Amino acid sequence: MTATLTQVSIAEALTTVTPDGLPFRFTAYDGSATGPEDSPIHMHLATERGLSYILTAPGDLGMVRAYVSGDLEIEGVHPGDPYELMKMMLNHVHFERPTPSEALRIVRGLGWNHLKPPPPPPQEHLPRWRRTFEGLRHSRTRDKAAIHHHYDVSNTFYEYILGPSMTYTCAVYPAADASLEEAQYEKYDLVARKLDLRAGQRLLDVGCGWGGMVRHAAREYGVRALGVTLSAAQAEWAAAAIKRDGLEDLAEVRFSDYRDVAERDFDAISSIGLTEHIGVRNYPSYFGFLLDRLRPGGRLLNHSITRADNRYRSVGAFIDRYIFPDGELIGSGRIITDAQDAGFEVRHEENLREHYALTLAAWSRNLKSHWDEAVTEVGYPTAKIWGLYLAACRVGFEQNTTQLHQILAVKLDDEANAHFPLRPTWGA
Ligand SMILES: C[S@@+](CC[C@H](N)C(=O)[O-])C[C@H]1O[C@@H](n2cnc3c(N)ncnc32)[C@H](O)[C@@H]1O
Repeated sequence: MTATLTQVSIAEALTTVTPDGLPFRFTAYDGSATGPEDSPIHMHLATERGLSYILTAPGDLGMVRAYVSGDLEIEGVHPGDPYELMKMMLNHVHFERPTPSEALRIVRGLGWNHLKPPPPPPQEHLPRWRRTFEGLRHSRTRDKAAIHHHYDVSNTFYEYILGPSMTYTCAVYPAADASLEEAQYEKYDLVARKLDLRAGQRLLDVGCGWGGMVRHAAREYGVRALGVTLSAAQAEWAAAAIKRDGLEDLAEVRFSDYRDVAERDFDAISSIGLTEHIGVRNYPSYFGFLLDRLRPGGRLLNHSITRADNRYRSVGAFIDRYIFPDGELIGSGRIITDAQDAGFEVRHEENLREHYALTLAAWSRNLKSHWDEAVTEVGYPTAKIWGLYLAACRVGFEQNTTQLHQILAVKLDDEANAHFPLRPTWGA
């Protein structure tokens, strides 16, 4: 027997993924403990199954599985807003799965004979959602099922988190202490001003969610607006909201894939939070399609989450398996390049990264304040997943892992005229 096979405690084994030591208290079912005793945050690994999740799943997925299944218990942070813990975790825990030989060393050290991955919790979408060629290709059927998974959860649950605007994208804060509603209004209005919307024009909003942009354009600008979403629940909610607001003559939300929009000659197109869903390899056909739907001189505003660099990576195992199946992110450089290569003239872009951190903080506050109703609506494990997801995304924007870019582009007319002012005046 070598020294590596000496019996170790779980707390000792944990040092593999936390070489700098833990900034919070950790205890395990074998009685071992590590981290500061006086920490307000306490994580307890209650079962052997939880440890198996952590040792066998890639990246952050093992911890998430253990947390969702209840094998990893957390005290000292609210499950609806575990931001403080996520910040510590992302700064101190190395989310790489131990190599097979390291895992074997740990397992033997723990005195186990074998290491078998336990079945994932039922909230996870494996193996159905295993990344396959079809997932990368983003076929219509596959995309519809992925969107159904994420968006048809429950409109009521989304209402708790998103608030009355039912807007599920980055808001634009006129001031850091503005309300979420004010900031979502400002976001829609900024998009409208960048697109230079005017009464009587026609707007296409691809990936329209619950119809926020469509209703804003119709109500505030007298624009005839068509929105398309792949979520039936969203389309239903949006239709009721349009009726309630008396906007039926101007606004329409259709349950449809954007690729099935047959109308042409739109004056403007907004795409707010769709690019993340369509797959990087589909950007050329996506921008080609949008260019084809605009009239000469028409504008496109593309608003999307991006990475800080342009190297392709998936959204990460946790988000892919529990939140956005098949989501893909890349840098703004790649988005601009593909828009240009499709024939758009890109006129302006801005990074609203800090605004998304503020937006996510507001959503987390909303989830926390509606916690009991949210748990009743979707169940404790799903509510916990959402708490984790919102807090982790907030840290991602704060630390510049992710950004939010608005890109404004024009379809030139035959004389290469962009119909664009010498200096735009939509406000900072
Ligand atoms: C993050 S949400 C944003 C919704 C809305 N724009 C907002 O700001 O609240 C993404 C939207 O894209 C839609 N979507 C994703 N893929 C789509 C597709 N292929 N065709 C049409 N809509 C799609 C989803 O149904 C959802 O409405």
